[in-house]
Amino acid sequence: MATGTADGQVVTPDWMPIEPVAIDGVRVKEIRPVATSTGYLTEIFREEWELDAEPVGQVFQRTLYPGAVTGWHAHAVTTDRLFCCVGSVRISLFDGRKASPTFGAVWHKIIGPLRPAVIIIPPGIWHGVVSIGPETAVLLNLVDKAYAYDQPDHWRLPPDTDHIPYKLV
Ligand SMILES: Cc1cn([C@H]2C[C@H](O)[C@@H](COP(=O)(O)OP(=O)(O)O[C@H]3O[C@@H](C)C(=O)[C@@H](O)[C@H]3O)O2)c(=O)[nH]c1=O
Repeated sequence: MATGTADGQVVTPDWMPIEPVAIDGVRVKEIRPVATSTGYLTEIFREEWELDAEPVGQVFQRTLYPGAVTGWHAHAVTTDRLFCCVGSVRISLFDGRKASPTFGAVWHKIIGPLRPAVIIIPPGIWHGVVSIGPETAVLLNLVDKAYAYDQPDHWRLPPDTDHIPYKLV
């Protein structure tokens, strides 16, 4: 073709992404649901997966209406572990850690029941979530440290901030 850009390979023959996770310390566990005659069972987290060395201190759900955006978020000491139970969400990450070998990197992954995965987001990595499906998304966060009501470990930037080279909106 004289014009346009040719597609390169993006998935392996067993449908795994070619590109490695672009941000140091971020882990992704792709999970395969088990079909039964009455529905599906999808594991969400196992300590033995050794995705990180932290405990699970709390689990909460965050629902996002279709098209809703939450972010940018960052935590100083808390590890987030995100899993989408319902709907479809695009998780966007930005490595804001100046000492990181991937400082400045942006990376995205779409997850949900059709592509179950748990994404481990270490402290210092900015993250945002967009609900891209036609239904309200349900996102679980299995954090290693429980939310401190009196002094949340939570920093924010607007979804369209110029401090991050990707805009969530
Ligand atoms: C995290 C948390 C929040 N809250 C309250 C605080 C606030 O009034 C309301 C909404 O919480 P947030 O403002 O933190 O929600 P949100 O801004 O959507 O952030 C949450 O979304 C996901 C995607 C993340 O990455 C986390 O950082 C998590 O904090 O719920 C609790 O009562 N318990 C909790 O454990």
